[in-house]
Amino acid sequence: MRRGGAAGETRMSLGRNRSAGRQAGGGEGGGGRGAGADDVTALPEWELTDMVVWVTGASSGIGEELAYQLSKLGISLVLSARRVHELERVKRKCLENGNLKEKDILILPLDLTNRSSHEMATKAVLQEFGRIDILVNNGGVSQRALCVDTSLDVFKELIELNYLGTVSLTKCVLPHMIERKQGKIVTVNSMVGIIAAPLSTGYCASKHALRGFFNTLRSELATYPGITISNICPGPVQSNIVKNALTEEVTKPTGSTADQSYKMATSRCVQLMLVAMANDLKEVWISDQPFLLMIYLWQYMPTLAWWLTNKAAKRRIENFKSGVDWVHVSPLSKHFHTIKRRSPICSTGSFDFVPEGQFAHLKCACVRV
Ligand SMILES: NC(=O)c1ccc[n+]([C@@H]2O[C@H](COP(=O)([O-])OP(=O)(O)OC[C@H]3O[C@@H](n4cnc5c(N)ncnc54)[C@H](O)[C@@H]3O)[C@@H](O)[C@H]2O)c1
Repeated sequence: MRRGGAAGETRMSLGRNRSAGRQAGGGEGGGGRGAGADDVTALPEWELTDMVVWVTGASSGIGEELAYQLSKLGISLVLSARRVHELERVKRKCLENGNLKEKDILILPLDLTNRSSHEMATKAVLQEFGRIDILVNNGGVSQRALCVDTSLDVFKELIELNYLGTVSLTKCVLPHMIERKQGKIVTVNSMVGIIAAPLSTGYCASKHALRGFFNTLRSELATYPGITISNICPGPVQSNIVKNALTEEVTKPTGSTADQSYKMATSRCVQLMLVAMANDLKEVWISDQPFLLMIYLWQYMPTLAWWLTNKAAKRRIENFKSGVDWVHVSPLSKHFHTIKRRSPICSTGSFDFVPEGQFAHLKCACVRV
């Protein structure tokens, strides 16, 4: 996070007035504040401190890193996933490296597919901390298999876990937020919640469903401007997502330890997520090129996007059958990097971050993060 300069100072004054910042974020979802660069960015260390944050899928990857970065902010943290010993490991690291005390972190084992346990889990958080300011719906599983080879149970599991599990937990937390007229519901969706990705028909469907659900929920909550909904859509990020991805059968994860060097560092993704959370951004695209460009094409030039996706899909499926997990990244991607650095692509309707280039686009307002 960079500070200093006029922009940094203006943001500091906005950030210090936390309630004003939240009101603005609630009323306009952050996006409507697009008057200029200086008044759109609130830093996580100003906006999120003192909050009670519940993170699902906190035992690995993005959720684990989120726990580490949040633990430096002085918050109360609830860590959920299925494996208690992994959560204990994450908690220990939070205590070693963060600013939290033992009493600030609650380990709450939770299986997203066990929906009948979600009400009790919500009560346990409220009993411990008295409120839930932020629910981060992060837990999820991906998929690597051709549709034609995949058992229907896999599709069912992906919907049960990624979609219904998330909806169920959100429904448990929502009445509490409505009662308080405030709260943030942050969902780690994916760029494949917007675009198509071969070998992931069930995963794509679950993430598209989540996007539709939360965009619609936001509209239902229009009378509660203090409750905000953020859809975070990352591209490829370093984590265990591919290793844990389901294949043709539910009982058969890929177990892949493939090279992840082309993916965005987990810490960078989470850093940008925190900025999105602090600013109540409705939708955030977090990705390196050329993946970010693909989201733009799907959004603004779908015919070209479909053509390119079909072309890439052939290569991707060939690679997959020969044991390579990712699509051949064209030498053109170097060119995209150059374009990105010199002239970051701008969006009018949605929010995105251009990683590496140190710019964030918040509804056309370009700010440093
Ligand atoms: N890594 C990426 O490239 C990427 C890109 C876009 C979106 N995402 C999304 O990010 C989120 C986190 O994934 P990740 O990349 O950190 O992967 P990961 O496999 O490292 O972590 C997934 C987390 O979800 C938890 N989880 C899985 N099944 C669960 C269940 N039934 N109940 C409760 N928790 C469960 C796991 O225990 C783990 O903590 C997922 O929703 C994923 O779809 C990841």
